[in-house]
Amino acid sequence: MASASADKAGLRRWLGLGLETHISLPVFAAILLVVIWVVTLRTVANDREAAHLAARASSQEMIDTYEAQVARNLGSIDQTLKVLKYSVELNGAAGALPALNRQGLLPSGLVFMVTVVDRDGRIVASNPPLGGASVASQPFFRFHQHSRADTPYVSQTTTDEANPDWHIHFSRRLNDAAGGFAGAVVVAVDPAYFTSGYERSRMGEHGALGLFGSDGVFRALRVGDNVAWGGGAPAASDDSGALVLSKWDGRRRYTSVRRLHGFSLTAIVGLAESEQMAAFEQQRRNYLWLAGSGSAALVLVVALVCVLSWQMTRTRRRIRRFQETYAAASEASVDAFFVMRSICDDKGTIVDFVIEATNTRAEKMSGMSKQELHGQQLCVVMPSYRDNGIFDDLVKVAILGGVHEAEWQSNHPAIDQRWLHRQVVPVEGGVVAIVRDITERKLAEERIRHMAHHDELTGLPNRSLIRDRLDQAIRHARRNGRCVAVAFIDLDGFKLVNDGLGHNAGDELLKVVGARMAGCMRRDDMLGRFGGDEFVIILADQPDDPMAVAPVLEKIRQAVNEPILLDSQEVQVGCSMGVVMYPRDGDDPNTLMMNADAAMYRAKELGKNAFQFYAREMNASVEEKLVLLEGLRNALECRQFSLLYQPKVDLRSGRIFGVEALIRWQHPEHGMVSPARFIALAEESGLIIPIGDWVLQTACRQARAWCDAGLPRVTMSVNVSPRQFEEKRLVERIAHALHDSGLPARALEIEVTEGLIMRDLAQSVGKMGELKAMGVNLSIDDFGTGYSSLSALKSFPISTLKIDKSFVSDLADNAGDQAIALAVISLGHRLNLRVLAEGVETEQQRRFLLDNDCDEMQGYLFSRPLPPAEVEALLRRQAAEALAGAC
Ligand SMILES: Nc1nc2c(ncn2[C@@H]2O[C@H](COP(=O)(O)O[C@H]3[C@@H](O)[C@H](n4cnc5c(=O)[nH]c(N)nc54)O[C@@H]3COP(=O)(O)O)[C@@H](O)[C@H]2O)c(=O)[nH]1
Repeated sequence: MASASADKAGLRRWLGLGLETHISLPVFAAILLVVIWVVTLRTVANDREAAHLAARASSQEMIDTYEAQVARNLGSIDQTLKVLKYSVELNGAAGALPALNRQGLLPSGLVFMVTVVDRDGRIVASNPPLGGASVASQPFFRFHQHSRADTPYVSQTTTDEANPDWHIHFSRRLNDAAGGFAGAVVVAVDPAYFTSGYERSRMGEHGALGLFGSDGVFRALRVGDNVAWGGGAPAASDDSGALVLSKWDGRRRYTSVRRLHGFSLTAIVGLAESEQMAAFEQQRRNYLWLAGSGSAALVLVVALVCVLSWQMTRTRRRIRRFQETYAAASEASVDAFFVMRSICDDKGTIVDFVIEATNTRAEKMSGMSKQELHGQQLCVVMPSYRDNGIFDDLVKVAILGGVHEAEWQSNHPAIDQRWLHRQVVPVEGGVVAIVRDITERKLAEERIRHMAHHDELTGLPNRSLIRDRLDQAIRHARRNGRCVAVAFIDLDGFKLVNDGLGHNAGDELLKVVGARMAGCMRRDDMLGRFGGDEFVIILADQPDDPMAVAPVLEKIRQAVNEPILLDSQEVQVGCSMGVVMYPRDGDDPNTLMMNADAAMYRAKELGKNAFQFYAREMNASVEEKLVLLEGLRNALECRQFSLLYQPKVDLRSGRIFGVEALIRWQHPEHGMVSPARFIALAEESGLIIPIGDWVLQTACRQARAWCDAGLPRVTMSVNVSPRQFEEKRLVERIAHALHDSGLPARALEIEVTEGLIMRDLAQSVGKMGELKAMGVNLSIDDFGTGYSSLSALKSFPISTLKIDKSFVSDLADNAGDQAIALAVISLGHRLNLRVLAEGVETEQQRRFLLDNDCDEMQGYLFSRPLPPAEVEALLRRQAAEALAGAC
């Protein structure tokens, strides 16, 4: 099947090629040329044959005429010889001529020279008179002397003593009475006498006419005006007029010969081929010239037509290829093509466009097949184009030219609501519209725009959109004399969840909280996520009364406070809100946001989970933070840090077994600054690394100093913050501090918070393992505030759990805290860990802890954090007491 269709296609291709003018015309021209030349050559051949035959006929005719003429002449000569012979026989040699003269029978001496010769060869009489010359040596004389034949003798053309002019001897023998030789009668004739019949008009310049003897020697031969003799006769043997080469001049002649009766002479007529065929040759040249010039003209015309046709074919092919390429490209294109011709009214105004060509994409876009579309009027198929400006745009392009581009959202049923892009270009008599579906791009742009202005996690407006909206709200409020409330919200306890349960839980919490806050607001209000656990609320179009926004803020606070179930764990967060009002707290977005931030910090300071309206003096705390940070940078260098040591006591024996190193900062202007204020700042700025190093080294040196002073050995506990713990060289730094101070590793304890470990459990456990391997003790600080699972806890290489002081402070009255403390104690013991309660301030707390088997305690009840000297005193006293007890 495939090969059959391929054959058909091949045949079609060849037929197509055959029909191409530049191929068929040369073929036709070649045939025509062959015909022309066959006819021409045939005609020439025919004409040649005719001319040839005519020449031969002419030659034959002329030989007839010449023969008759010569026969007459020879007859006349022979008659003269006979008369003369008779007269000699009658009157004797001397009287013969006068007797003939008297009778008027003597021929004129001008034509014939008549001579009588005796047996000795002497001329005895002649006319004109010649004297007694001897002709005995002449061939005719010898012929007659020896031959008795009574036939005339014809000599060759000759001259002799008696007659110096060239002549031919015609002679007859004279016999005596006894029949012996008695001499001869001779008639000498000018050879030209026999060629006078030469007709120039018929024989031309090179015709030949003459006589030759049986010896083959010419007696007379006239060619043109020249008469000659001697030389060999041609080989012609009949009177057929055959074409024979004349030996004397090498010309070919139509030659006829005829033997003459009674004489051993042959008449010859030759018509020169060159002359006889001249007319034919001229005609042949004419024919050939006509055929040649006709052929050349034909070839030229055909060549021209072929070149033109070839160029047209090439152009057509190019156009076809272009059309095919265009069609293929347009078919493969993602764009729809509509080729449209303008329809004009009587005045030339474009009233519509008729669709002339489309591609497959156009079918999909219009919901109509190509056949249905072709020939349709645009505004009939798409009536809405008249009203939505598209028709006007097409008309503009068709009239004014140029390229028009635009995007629009379709309402055509086949592609309803899809975004389209059109490019309209003018073409001869109409326009081409290239239409592309850009819905995906539009959606992507929308997504990108949304992503650029929205928080990826919660989908809420982001920082930049918040600022824009705030700007808008301010401008609107400025125009309408209204106010704008802005609340800066920071979640309380978020860090704990994020650190404890991991980032995924933190993300989930942010989403839930975001959704809850959004649920408390009206449509015109705006909630955005500013970053981390910070949110911003913009309440536009407010009266000049801050308290008007209080209900919605309270509603938000309560919604946020609701417990949240994360990964089967229930958590609870609060929110601290700083609220500002435009224009009273600032008249631009920056000022408003900064002041809201300050108010939020004040809310935090005042116990968190509340909202706080901005007051001018709040900005001081922000400034103070900056001042603190500046001071912190110099604090190490300026030796403004010191360490206090808070004793850790065995609950049962009351003995000090360790101390916790707690940093203090003596600020030159602000006095003693609590680590609760600057540790977070040091964390944020990265200064915690050098500060932490200093703490480690100082604490290790102090512990070693106490050892060296002979005091009872105590474990030195050092707090390590998250950033410190995550720093790559932590283990190396601790090893370095131990090595520098000479403190044994077992005398050092590192306190890490539960949240810190949970940030990256695997890495934390690995690092703790390394420290444990060095011999360093590890304890978990603030236990109970984080979210360690029991299985995770099991993998920690720790020795102590520290119950956070927030559970200890209300231990006496709060059953929940009691339950937590008891659970931690029980858990610790089950894991073979010691349990230390921190923040023990009252005897009641101590008693509860002791009664419930807690191992160790730390708190103001026993001692506040102390300078080294006071710890030393305590240790000495304890040693002394121990000694006294022992004694
Ligand atoms: N990374 C480091 N963190 C440090 C370092 N030094 C201190 N800190 C951390 O700063 C926070 C505040 O510390 P501080 O103001 O020193 O408070 C400690 C004690 O003074 C306080 N405490 C002790 N007993 C009581 C008490 O009975 N009642 C009460 N209200 N407070 C008490 O508790 C703080 C010790 O807590 P903890 O570390 O959890 O044991 C604090 O978080 C320090 O950890 C440092 O060098 N590096």
